[in-house]
Amino acid sequence: MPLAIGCDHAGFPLKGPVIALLKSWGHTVRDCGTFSEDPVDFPDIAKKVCDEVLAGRAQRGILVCGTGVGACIAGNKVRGIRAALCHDTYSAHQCVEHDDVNLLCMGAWIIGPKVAEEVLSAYLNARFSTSEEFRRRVRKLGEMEKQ
Ligand SMILES: O=C(CO)[C@H](O)[C@H](O)[C@H](O)COP(=O)(O)O
Repeated sequence: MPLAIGCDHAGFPLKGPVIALLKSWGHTVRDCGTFSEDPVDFPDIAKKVCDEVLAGRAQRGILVCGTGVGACIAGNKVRGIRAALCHDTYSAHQCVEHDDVNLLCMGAWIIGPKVAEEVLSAYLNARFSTSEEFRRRVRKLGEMEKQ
């Protein structure tokens, strides 16, 4: 699956191991930065990752900051992006199955590479449900974005 990933300085230590893992699983990965632990503002990186998803160059995005909270807030400001903060596997697959989440956010201060691996596996192997109730709710989310 084509993926886009980004992080701020706080998320940087987790991004490298995650990219290596994603590539080992056969995914193609667009790295939207940042590329060091020099401070950057997470909304700037979030915008780059969201742009990749919205342009169709990535099917899904992954964003890592300190807690994942700022990344998730930023992602959900972007029309067409449905971001979820997930540090557990149940949320990571359920958010795709029910809510068609296209941006997974994680916090490098909260989880390490081994938990991130399980969360990412759950997220990437999940597919949006074909049930009308979930499709209807996601359509309503899109309508809310236009108001
Ligand atoms: O984790 C976060 C809170 O949502 C942010 O995304 C940043 O990673 C965090 O605020 C960075 O803090 P710092 O003191 O600038 O390292």
